Amino acid sequence: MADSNSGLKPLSDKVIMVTGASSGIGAAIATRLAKLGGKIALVGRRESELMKYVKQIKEENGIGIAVAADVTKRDEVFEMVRHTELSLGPVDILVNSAGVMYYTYMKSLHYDEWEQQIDINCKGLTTCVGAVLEGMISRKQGHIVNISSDAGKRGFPGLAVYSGTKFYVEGLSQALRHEVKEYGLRVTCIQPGDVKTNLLQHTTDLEAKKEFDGSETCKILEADDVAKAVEYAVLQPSYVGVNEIMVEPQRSPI
Ligand SMILES: NC(=O)C1=CN([C@@H]2O[C@H](COP(=O)(O)OP(=O)(O)OC[C@H]3O[C@@H](n4cnc5c(N)ncnc54)[C@H](OP(=O)(O)O)[C@@H]3O)[C@@H](O)[C@H]2O)C=CC1
Ligand SMILES: N[C@@H](C=O)C(=O)O
Repeated sequence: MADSNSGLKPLSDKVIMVTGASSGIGAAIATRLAKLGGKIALVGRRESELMKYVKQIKEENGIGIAVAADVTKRDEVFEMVRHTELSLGPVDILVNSAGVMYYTYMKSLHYDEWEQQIDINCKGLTTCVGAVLEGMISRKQGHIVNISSDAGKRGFPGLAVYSGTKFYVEGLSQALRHEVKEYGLRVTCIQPGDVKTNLLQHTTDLEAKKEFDGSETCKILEADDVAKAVEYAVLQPSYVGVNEIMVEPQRSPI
């Protein structure tokens, strides 16, 4: 980390890859960490959306590139890391924010939506971790930040498969943390409650959404509230592991 007297920003020696950066929480994390000097690779499938945030970062004199990739495709994930490392340097921090959520009753049997959540939230995240792990271990430094959910700590009715995917993220992160501690790597899980983003837009089981979605009953979080938690985790000195941060609307704790 740059010291406060050097004039450098605190993340100016860091290359940071943020998946899910074309929208919501990922976009807020990318723009916040860019202001702290991080060189950001913004990843998502919609390049035009990524470019809006790259433009914003550049207008604020930051460094950002758009890397179009689908995290469910292993070849695209490897290429996204290769391209980032050629353009910006080795990845120091990976933030896994790409994800989808569908409210649905299990009895509605929305197999395609179940599979998409598992493919993106579990398999996609795992592939992204795999793609940077070898490099981080060989350099003996790195930080993986997984955007989990409070649904990774408690099963939410109407979100059974989604909750399952986030319990997976928690389990993987906990085990990985032990495996990589001897190499100096850190693994953080951020567990947000409801945040104002596009996440809810994809739900098709409107009966389940009506019954279980409580996001209109109180003031929910802004994406930047979650980005601030990520900032806290990545700015700690290397001997400090911020393993979990749960950040929820004050009126709806789990
Ligand atoms: N909003 C909330 O209340 C909460 C959200 N979370 C978690 O935060 C994360 C971000 O969600 P949020 O910002 O709210 O939702 P958004 O819908 O705003 O953002 C989702 C992001 O994921 C990306 N994405 C989806 N599928 C893929 C894919 N196959 N490959 C690459 N990128 C993909 C999208 O990009 P593109 O479409 O361009 O590919 C988009 O950038 C998720 O993991 C979610 O589970 C956790 C707790 C609460
Ligand atoms: N707050 C969570 C579930 O309701 C989430 O959106 O991940």
